[in-house]
Amino acid sequence: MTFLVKICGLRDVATLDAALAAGAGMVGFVHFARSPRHLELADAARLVARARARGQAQSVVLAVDPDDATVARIVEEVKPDWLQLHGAETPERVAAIQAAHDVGLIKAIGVAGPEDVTRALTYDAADLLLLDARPPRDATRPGGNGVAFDWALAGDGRLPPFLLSGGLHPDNVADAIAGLAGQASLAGVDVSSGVENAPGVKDTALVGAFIRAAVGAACQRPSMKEPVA
Ligand SMILES: O=C(O)c1ccccc1N[C@@H]1O[C@H](COP(=O)(O)O)[C@@H](O)[C@H]1O
Repeated sequence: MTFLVKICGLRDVATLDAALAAGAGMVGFVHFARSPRHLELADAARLVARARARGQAQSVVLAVDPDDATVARIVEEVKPDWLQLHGAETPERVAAIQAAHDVGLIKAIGVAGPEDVTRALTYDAADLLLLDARPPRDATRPGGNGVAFDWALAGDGRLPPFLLSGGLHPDNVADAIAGLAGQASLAGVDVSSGVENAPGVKDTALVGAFIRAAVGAACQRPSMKEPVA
């Protein structure tokens, strides 16, 4: 089993190349107009193609409650390995997208309490879950807020494979991974704000530090024979 380190919200070639050079196993591109990381689909397509040409990282396009036409454009024009659904998509909506398209589906779940973890269990059609903090009341977007949740909630042994996300950064990611040492379903970690020096502006030194810290902690996991970022 590999351990995934996902760097999300990349917006240009320089930061994509830096994330790949540092060993990212997943690279994410945001298509959500209210985000400082927003990319038009043509720009996302160029970056997805560049990542694929390197052959090392899986690519993810993040969308929030996309309609059918937007999902189709993402799948057919951008061609990512994964579509991350980061809105209020229901289990039925995720199942419908799964039935209609040949793309891996990540469903993001905002977590504030154990009831949210129980809700996550209803998303059978998702190939991978992503646990993020529930956004603060005054937030203008459902994720990418740099806010953490109580990681112990992710220790619920019923969870299928998931990425841990929300408020991670180079100085806390090792603790987050170590705290879930007994959780075999932890498939990797995901970061956006924690490797930026301003909203939407990635800091390549922080990207490298995050990946090193995550891979180092993943190496200590009992289930890891061959950790890969
Ligand atoms: O990054 C955004 O702007 C964004 C917008 C809408 C939904 C999700 C978004 N980001 C994702 O949220 C998680 C956690 O991010 P952070 O590390 O706490 O900033 C991650 O998957 C981001 O890509």
